[in-house]
Amino acid sequence: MDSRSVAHHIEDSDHQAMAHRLYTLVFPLDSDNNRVLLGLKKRGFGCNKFNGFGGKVEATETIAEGAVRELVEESGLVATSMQNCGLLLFYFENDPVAMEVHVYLAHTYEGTVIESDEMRPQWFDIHDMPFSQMWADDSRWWPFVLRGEKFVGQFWLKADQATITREHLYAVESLGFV
Ligand SMILES: CNc1ncnc2c1ncn2[C@@H]1O[C@H](COP(=O)(O)OP(=O)(O)OP(=O)(O)O)[C@@H](O)[C@H]1O
Repeated sequence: MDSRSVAHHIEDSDHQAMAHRLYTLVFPLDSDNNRVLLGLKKRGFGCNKFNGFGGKVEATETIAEGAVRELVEESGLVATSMQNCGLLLFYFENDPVAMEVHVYLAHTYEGTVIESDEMRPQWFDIHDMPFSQMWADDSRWWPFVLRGEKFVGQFWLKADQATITREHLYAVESLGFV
């Protein structure tokens, strides 16, 4: 078990024992214009979906360091302030390893948005997200972001990666255990 995993803080004994692989997911916000930067994934897992920027946390870095690194690799932006806003746990049918995704909002950043091999960035109105081209869970928890609430979400998905068979989503006062 990765010592950085926070899964043991989630009260769900069935799944606490599972191995969790750590990921980050960062959403750069342009608050003045009510916009968020998403990227169209050009290859690999989640190909052709819009999402925030992120990926696997490497063994040598903290989760927050991984978030900053993936953001710059995939969008060109260097985050100068980030806020941890959510924790997502994904359990795919027939996969013994759960995905543990640490979600961040980047309120300030430097640099210029660039397209990478992996992502094509595009700004969207925060109230008009392209949910039909995003992961099925995104439309469930994005309202928490809009309300400024921190959240924990557990989603069980079929092997088709599209069908949610069970979910447990709730607001939390703090993600201080992260
Ligand atoms: C199931 N519902 C989901 N809803 C919202 N976001 C999801 C997600 N499932 C995966 N994600 C995100 O997708 C990225 C995958 O990262 P992924 O490309 O696999 O990682 P990384 O860039 O390290 O991979 P390479 O091995 O270098 O290609 C990563 O941000 C992860 O949080």
